Amino acid sequence: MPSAQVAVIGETTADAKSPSQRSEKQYVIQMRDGDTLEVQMSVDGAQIISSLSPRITVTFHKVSKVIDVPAKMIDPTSKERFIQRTLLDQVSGQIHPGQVVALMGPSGCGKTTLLNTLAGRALSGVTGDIWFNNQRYDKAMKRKLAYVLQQDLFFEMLTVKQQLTYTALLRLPNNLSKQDKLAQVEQIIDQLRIRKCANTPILLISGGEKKRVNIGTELLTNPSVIFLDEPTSGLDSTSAVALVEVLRELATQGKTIITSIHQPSSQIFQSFDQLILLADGKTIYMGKPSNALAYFATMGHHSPAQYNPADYVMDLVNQDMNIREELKQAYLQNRIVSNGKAISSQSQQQPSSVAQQYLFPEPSGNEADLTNPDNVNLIPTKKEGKWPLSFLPQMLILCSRSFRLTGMSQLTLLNAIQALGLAVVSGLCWLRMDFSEDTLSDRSSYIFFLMTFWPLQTLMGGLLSFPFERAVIEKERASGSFRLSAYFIAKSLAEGPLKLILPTCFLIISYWMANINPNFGIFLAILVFQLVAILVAESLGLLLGAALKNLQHAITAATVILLSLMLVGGFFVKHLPHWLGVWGKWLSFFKYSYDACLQLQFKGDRVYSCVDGSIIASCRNNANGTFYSKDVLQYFDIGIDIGWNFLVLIGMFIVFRILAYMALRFIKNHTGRA
Ligand SMILES: Nc1ncnc2c1ncn2[C@@H]1O[C@H](COP(=O)(O)OP(=O)(O)OP(=O)(O)O)[C@@H](O)[C@H]1O
Repeated sequence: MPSAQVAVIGETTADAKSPSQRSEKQYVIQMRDGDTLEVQMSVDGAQIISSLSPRITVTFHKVSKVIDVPAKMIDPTSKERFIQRTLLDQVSGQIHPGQVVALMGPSGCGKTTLLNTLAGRALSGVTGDIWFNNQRYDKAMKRKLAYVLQQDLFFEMLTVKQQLTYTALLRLPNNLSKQDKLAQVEQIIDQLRIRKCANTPILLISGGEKKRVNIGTELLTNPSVIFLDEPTSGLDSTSAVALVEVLRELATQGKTIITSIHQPSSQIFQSFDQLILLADGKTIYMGKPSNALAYFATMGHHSPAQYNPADYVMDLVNQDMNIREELKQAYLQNRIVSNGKAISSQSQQQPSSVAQQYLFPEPSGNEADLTNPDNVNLIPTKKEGKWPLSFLPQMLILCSRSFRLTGMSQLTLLNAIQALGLAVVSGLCWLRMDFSEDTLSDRSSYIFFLMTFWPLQTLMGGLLSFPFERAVIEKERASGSFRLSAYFIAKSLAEGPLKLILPTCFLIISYWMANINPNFGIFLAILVFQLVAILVAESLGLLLGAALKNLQHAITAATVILLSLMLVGGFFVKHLPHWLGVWGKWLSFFKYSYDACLQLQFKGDRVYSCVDGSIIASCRNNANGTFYSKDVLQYFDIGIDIGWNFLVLIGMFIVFRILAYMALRFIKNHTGRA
């Protein structure tokens, strides 16, 4: 498919050098196959978008990272608790706007750690200096930096366009109109050449397209610096070349691009402006990719002719430890430090050896090394605020996304068949029970079934919700998209009603088929209890899912807790041992909904007929007698009345939700990796 045409109206910013020149920008109308798009960027919008991306030079000086690793992970026989491990050792460098820089090295050499550190993520144990222009990293710069993770994490049921639209609505600033945000989505779709799959669910698109959507999601905010962690992994060579071309295009717009990469083709390798080669957390080469072979040749390591230089470099560093040590030592001896002026290959100290001429100088750590090409303050003022949007709009957008996602996952044909099929089957099992003594236990078992089946089902749904969603949310939060509280409230508000639709349909069918209590008010009250029990169970599921990050642990904990709560809930065992019954049954949310619904079912003066007196004492020797439904409650061991049951359930719902939120907020990724 031909890529979109671009019609330029007025001046563009592609070659603008300063903010004042940039603000003269008119606007660019994207055109597709000869038609103008429906959504066009306004002049004001284009200016706002352009102002989001000042040119930034990234300078890092003697950056190290040391972590405490549990000693047993390294040596099972160790008596120590922790062993210190150096992941980065005094790495320095400077990357300018317009450059695409490759980070290479063997697996585990520290590429991701360096990217994370430069991007301001997982900073514990980090020492050294990092500057963006002439300012040190500050959380408030987050929105100027984009990080494209190695994994493509999305809500995969959304289409490409929906994914980009939600991100644009959430992350672009408040002063940009909705129309301009949508226009920005259109521009990114064209820029990354994903128009063809724009309306396809992400689930169905190819790996290369997914990677471009991943990059596009980060580009929406027009960031100044883009970090990419192995963007070409899993791509075929054509897609990899196309992707690197996109990076090059972005660099020509003045962005600073730093990407880790595993085994680039020769063409890709040569296209980088700078290569930083790491081994065991140390730099072993920093210079032009085209000079790398010449540099290693000065140490006697000659590449065979016709060999991909990237492959040779990787083979060299992957060889035995001794060669790696030799290369580390050689770099320490050869490295040159900037003479305090802006660093470029021309401004280095005079190389004193042949090897040195191939290296870029390291920054000296002096302020004189630092630049600020657009003379901008990268830390937003208080007025600009910490978040792109205030709480309410964040919540409404997240609500709409949750509603869409839950609708797609819950209201499926399969779920509808399951709910309606089971409603009919249970209606048939308890079909048209008459009001007599011998249906009493069937009536209570219907209520128990009602109060366990749906809560169990939703609890498991809640449990699985965070393990899958958390990674996406953590990624979005790491780029400062929204408050966790806005997400959590939105999720609760949007998902609740949708999750209650099928249980409501189930009750409508089975309740009347079973002939539970013909009073419509009672039906509504039982429905309310069923729905509240479902919400309590879902909250418990969310809590377990948020607190226990290992899914297997969470499922095991849920099974044990649920079965225990069911056993002490009053249906299976009426006479619990005193020590267990005293507190155990009061913890069971099954008990509250079951007790309340039993009371509702037998409420009033409905006349029941006696059978053999095995349950109701007044029926003994009075087979033709009758009794009132309220007499039945003496037989069941009812704890507290309906109102209190309701309040306890609401209390449990609130407590579980708050705990789930706290678990999500405070239980961090225990691997310690960003
Ligand atoms: N939290 C952590 N605990 C223990 N070890 C860690 C932790 N984070 C990173 N490491 C170790 O630090 C080293 C560098 O990891 P990093 O992910 O940066 O390597 P990498 O070069 O990106 O590797 P790859 O190319 O395989 O992705 C690895 O040996 C890794 O096992």
